[in-house]
Amino acid sequence: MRILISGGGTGGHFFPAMAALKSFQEKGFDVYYVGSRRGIEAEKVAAFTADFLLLELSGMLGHSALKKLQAGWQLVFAVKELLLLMRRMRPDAVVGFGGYSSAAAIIAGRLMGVPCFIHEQNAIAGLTNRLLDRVTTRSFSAYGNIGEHVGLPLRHSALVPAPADEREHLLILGGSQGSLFLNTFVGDHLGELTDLGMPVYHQTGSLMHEKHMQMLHERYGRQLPANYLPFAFSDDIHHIMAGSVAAISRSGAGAAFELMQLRVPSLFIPFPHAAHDHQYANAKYFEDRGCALVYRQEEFERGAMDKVRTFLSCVDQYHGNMQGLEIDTDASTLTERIIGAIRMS
Ligand SMILES: CC(=O)N[C@H]1[C@@H](OP(=O)(O)OP(=O)(O)OC[C@H]2O[C@@H](n3ccc(=O)[nH]c3=O)[C@H](O)[C@@H]2O)O[C@H](CO)[C@@H](O)[C@@H]1O
Repeated sequence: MRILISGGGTGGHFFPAMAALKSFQEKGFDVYYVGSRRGIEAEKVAAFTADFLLLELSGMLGHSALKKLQAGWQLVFAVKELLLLMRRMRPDAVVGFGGYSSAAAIIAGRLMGVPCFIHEQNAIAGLTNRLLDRVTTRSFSAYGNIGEHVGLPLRHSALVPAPADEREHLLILGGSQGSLFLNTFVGDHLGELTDLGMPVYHQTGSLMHEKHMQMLHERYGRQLPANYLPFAFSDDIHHIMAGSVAAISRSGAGAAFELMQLRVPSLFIPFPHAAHDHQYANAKYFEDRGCALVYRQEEFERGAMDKVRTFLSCVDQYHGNMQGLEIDTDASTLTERIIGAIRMS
């Protein structure tokens, strides 16, 4: 059987797509990936598969009318290109994980009469997936808010937590693109953070890293504290997560599920402009289960370091609650349901 997988733009869509791609391959399927030339996939996809196509696609949300028009044209051309591709490869299913490329693949799949599936990663679905949900064979979601509840497919490296005595640092994580808010927080409190008594790993984001380092050197001089370990983006992030006593993080679905799966007590500060405030809902789900703490940005800013210290004094309690946390992060849950649905169609 042949599966066409699409989804990307940010890591939050791309990495679950790669976890599913791997799972289908392990079950003996041929998998072809379609993404955008502008997304994270342009740099990362070759490490996962040689069978891929990157199209000229961009986002519509939050852009000027002209950019929206351009994105609309790109979508029409992408659908045309995908129809030609699908005529050649004759896929048995199309699976979309969100992001610009996903809608084009699902539209082309429907026009070809191929069974189509989507996976929604967030606790509140975006408009595109709510519309696509009406035309897919079946829909799936990480939090159970649309379609069938299957959890979030994670890469193998995110599946096994480290023992408590191998955890030694604090992680500050901005998400695949980094977070200016968290970078500013680190800039304002570098001394207090590095005085907490453990190394501080800080993921700044590839586009912001240089500027962040320049800002720190201007404020604190050339010599930064030796236990401050900033990095732009790491392909080995799960290793860094697994060694964390605790994390202060944005709550993109990927980061939230990975930190919870790796049993890292987390203080989440949702990105306030995420569509329909989905990052808040993503984080709240885990706060309600006693495994995380959530602060809105403006709330966190009032006495931020006191909040961090109080949170760190409770990590054992969060860690204890996490032992009973049940989340599905095995990509097979999703891929087996899709295979079952293809066989029935
Ligand atoms: C700003 C924004 O709207 N972000 C959205 C984007 O996710 P965004 O990509 O921002 O964030 P996520 O936390 O969902 O995913 C980040 C992914 O990048 C990986 N990573 C990160 C840093 C690093 O150094 N190395 C690395 O590999 C993480 O392991 C994770 O798998 O899509 C998600 C899924 O729809 C949404 O929940 C987020 O709200």
